[in-house]
Amino acid sequence: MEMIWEKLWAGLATITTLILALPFFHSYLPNLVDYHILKFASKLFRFLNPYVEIKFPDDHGRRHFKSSDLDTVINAYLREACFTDDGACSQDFAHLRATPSYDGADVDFIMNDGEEVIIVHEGVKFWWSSHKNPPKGTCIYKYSVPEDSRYYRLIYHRRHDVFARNNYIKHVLTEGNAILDGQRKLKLFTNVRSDSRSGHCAYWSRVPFNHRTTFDMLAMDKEKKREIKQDLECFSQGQEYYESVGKPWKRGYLLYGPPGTGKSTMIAAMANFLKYDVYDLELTSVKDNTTLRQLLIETKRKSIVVIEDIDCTLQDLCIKRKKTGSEKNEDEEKTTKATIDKDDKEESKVTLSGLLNFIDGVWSSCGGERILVFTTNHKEKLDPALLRRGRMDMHIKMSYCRFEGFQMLAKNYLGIDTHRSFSEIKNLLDSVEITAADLVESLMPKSGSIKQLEEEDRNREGWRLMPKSASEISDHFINSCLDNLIKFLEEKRKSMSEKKSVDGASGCNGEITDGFKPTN
Ligand SMILES: Nc1ncnc2c1ncn2[C@@H]1O[C@H](COP(=O)(O)OP(=O)(O)OP(=O)(O)O)[C@@H](O)[C@H]1O
Ligand SMILES: [Mg+2]
Repeated sequence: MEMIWEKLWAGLATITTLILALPFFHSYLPNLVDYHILKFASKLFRFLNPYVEIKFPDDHGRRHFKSSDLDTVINAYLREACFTDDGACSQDFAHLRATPSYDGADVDFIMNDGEEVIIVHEGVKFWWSSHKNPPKGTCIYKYSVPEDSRYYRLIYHRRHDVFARNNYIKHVLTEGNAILDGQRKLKLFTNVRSDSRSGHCAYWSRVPFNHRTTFDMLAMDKEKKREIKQDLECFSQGQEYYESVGKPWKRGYLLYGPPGTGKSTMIAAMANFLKYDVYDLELTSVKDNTTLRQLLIETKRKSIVVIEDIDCTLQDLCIKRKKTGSEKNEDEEKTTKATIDKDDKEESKVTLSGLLNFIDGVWSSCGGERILVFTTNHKEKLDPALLRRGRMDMHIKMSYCRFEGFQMLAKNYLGIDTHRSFSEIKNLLDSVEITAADLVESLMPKSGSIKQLEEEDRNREGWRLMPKSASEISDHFINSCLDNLIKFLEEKRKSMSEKKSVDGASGCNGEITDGFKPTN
């Protein structure tokens, strides 16, 4: 209220002065009226109105440049400043407006159009108000503004101008972003192809990201895991460093290794560790390089952009060479899927140079704080240009599971740290190549294994067909499960020695090479 009166008086004083002075100047000095008087009047108005006004427009109307949701950030800041945790309002609003919460799962309340709040920060008063743009027709905009678009208006006294610009506005953005990060529920985005017939542009469709895998659940060498986590942590804290050296704030990881060794699982662990959204980019559905760029621009900060099975997506990404017989068999499933996809749809015209631009062209720097992950079963097939330093900064080899990996899986799936069968399993794992995916299959309760044990276990108190967690699994089931696993591993060893194709397997998995060192 106080603010409105101050402004009203200032406005009235200006108008009165102008009304009194104008006829005088008009009669005696007509040539000056057009220019100098108006210039003087505007200076006078500024003198009499000592307040500065800044508008923060609503970004939702802009289709393609969504990287800075300024209004969302301000919204979060004002909500925190004006509303308590239980939704009570600390300011005397007559009208509130309901908006979808950041994750879309709830409703947030914010002041309605025309309402005003006063926030005192470090002793300085700031007036915030929310406004709706006038409907089309009453105002001419250079660019079209959607009819329901809004803006926030900030007013403060001119004498605090330097403080407001250098300090307060930064504070609002930092606070708002921190609030949004705290509320963040992860999302999984996938690209929907453009349709030239219906005129739809390519876009990202999103669902909640519910993959619960963490690094603790991931079966791989502990030291390698620690290195990867540290690398991710360094990256996420590196904003100032990246800015200071003039590099875009992004990092590329290549995950490679046989099917079922945990490449996709590792991506989920990375997302949960950093609390980043995942953008799963299906390259075969991207029409051309322009669409690829458009999709990149629409990704937000704090995200992991994933291209799975990169060797099976676009032809010119791979070094052209003859495939060996075994490679042909291994790839059969994935290649068939890619071919079916292609038959179904218009073929993608994305090229290697388009993809390289996507990774480190000028557009790649927009938004910042972005991780790019490629997965492949055959690293050696990829064009070296894709793998070079600065594009794929860290190469992580996922390979067959060793005893250390098995122990992590046993803890996660059976809730045990040790067991009398462990030494036998350790010996077997030293001589067979088995993926974590195979081990997981053997450790999970399945209808067959449950049936075997049903009779004995059914009498146990609190027995359920499917346990709620690993800690509920009975000793009986654990023993039987590990016995079956031993049999499975023995058979595997026998068939491997028959084929005489035991290659030297390396470590549990997770051999890291950081792009500079020679890789195998
Ligand atoms: N290292 C691992 N740690 C824990 N679980 C794993 C690991 N690797 C695989 N799994 C289990 O196996 C399943 C399949 O693994 P995942 O999809 O990550 O393999 P992938 O390497 O991506 O295979 P592909 O090359 O076929 O895409 C996962 O759902 C997970 O349960
Ligand atoms: Mg995978």
